[in-house]
Amino acid sequence: MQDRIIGHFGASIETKTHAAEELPPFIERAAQIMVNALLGGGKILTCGNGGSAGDAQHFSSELLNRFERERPSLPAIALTTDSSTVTSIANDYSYNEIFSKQIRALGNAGDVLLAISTSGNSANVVQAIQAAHERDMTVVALTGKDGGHMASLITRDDVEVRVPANVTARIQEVHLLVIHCLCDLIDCSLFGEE
Ligand SMILES: O=C(CO)[C@@H](O)[C@H](O)[C@H](O)[C@H](O)COP(=O)(O)O
Ligand SMILES: [Zn+2]
Repeated sequence: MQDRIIGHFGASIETKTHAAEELPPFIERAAQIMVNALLGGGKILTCGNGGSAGDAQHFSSELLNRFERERPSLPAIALTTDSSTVTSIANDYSYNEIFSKQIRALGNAGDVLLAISTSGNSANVVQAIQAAHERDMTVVALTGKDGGHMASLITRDDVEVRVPANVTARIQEVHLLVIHCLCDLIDCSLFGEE
């Protein structure tokens, strides 16, 4: 069993090493998009399924509350958390619309959608990106594998941060690191380097 544990650690380290070689320019661009939106009075909406729902909430709470330093609250909404809304949309319409319907109500031009999917193929996240574009929002997509359907929806104003890996758990582990990089870059850009 300890060999399995050491194997997981080794695979995670290897994925992160590979990601560190490829992802910095994309993460920098994602942070710039978010900083521009926040400076312009916009907010960040987040979504994803399963572990990625947790990641979406992790990021929004770090904006709303704090990351590593004292600073004013920043505007973000996780679209995964209102169980009455999510269950009623899934029940009355379809699970694929649980995020897109909220975006049509809450999203404004200048806001950002943080869309998280390891496969890039979750239909509700794909529809969220389509709804965000209809609302003139910019999209930051965290993906993996081959980017899936989400990759084909990314415009030149958007950015896709695609983890170079095929195992869902490894991709999620890098997504969390990317989220913490984004929090750090946002804090440094808005409130100065520490
Ligand atoms: O956390 C895990 C697996 O590590 C799962 O809960 C996983 O997030 C779920 O199977 C998701 O539905 C996968 O969706 P996606 O990443 O392909 O969009
Ligand atoms: Zn997981």
